[in-house]
Amino acid sequence: MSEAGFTGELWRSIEGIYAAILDHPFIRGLTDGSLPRDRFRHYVVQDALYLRDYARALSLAGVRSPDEGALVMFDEHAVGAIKVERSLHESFFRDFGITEEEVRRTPMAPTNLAYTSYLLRVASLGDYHEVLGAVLPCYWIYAEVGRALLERGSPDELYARWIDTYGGEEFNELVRAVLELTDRACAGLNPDQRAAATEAFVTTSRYEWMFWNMGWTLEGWPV
Ligand SMILES: Cc1ncc(C[n+]2csc(CCO)c2C)c(N)n1
Repeated sequence: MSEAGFTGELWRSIEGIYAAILDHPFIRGLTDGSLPRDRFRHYVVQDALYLRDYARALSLAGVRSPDEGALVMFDEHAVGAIKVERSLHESFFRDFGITEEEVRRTPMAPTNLAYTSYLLRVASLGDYHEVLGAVLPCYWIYAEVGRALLERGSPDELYARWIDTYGGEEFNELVRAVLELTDRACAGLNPDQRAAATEAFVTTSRYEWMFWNMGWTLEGWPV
């Protein structure tokens, strides 16, 4: 999506991770219809929990941003994460018979807790460019995966609906805005700062792979 600028450099640093995501049985199962429903259900419940913390991380990114444009954008996206994802989940929740009570009672799986704890730590204590690096894979990987899945299509109506949400042009525009902001904000960074932002970006990209793997393995707490 973006080859020049700092974000182009960031994407090149996760090419291997992105290839592993597209090749993951959870992702492959969405398009060939072989993904067992209980694994998707596990993912959807965990994602509802994830989004509540991710929205908070975006709000923190807004608070930490040096200009009003970024503040407005991240706050809008925080609200959007709650609203859009709620309605998306509401439709899947109905199909699966998941109640709000069940979501509240379900503990975050280890990977989900690690991912959201890391996001909130960086958003609270990291430098602004690290915050940008940490929140970006959530947008960007989903847009790229959504586009790739849209090309593959799905014989399963439920999975096709999920794919449409992230493969659509509306979501793409959101991602483009964040990429442009990141390129502008990171243009003057020194090598150490670039390395720190890249490390945060690679870390949450790994967590994105792990999140799908959590769904695939029905990951829970071993004791
Ligand atoms: C684990 C996980 N990672 C990314 C997304 C996608 N996503 C959630 S909120 C948001 C930005 C604002 O709407 C995006 C792109 C997800 N659902 N779950």
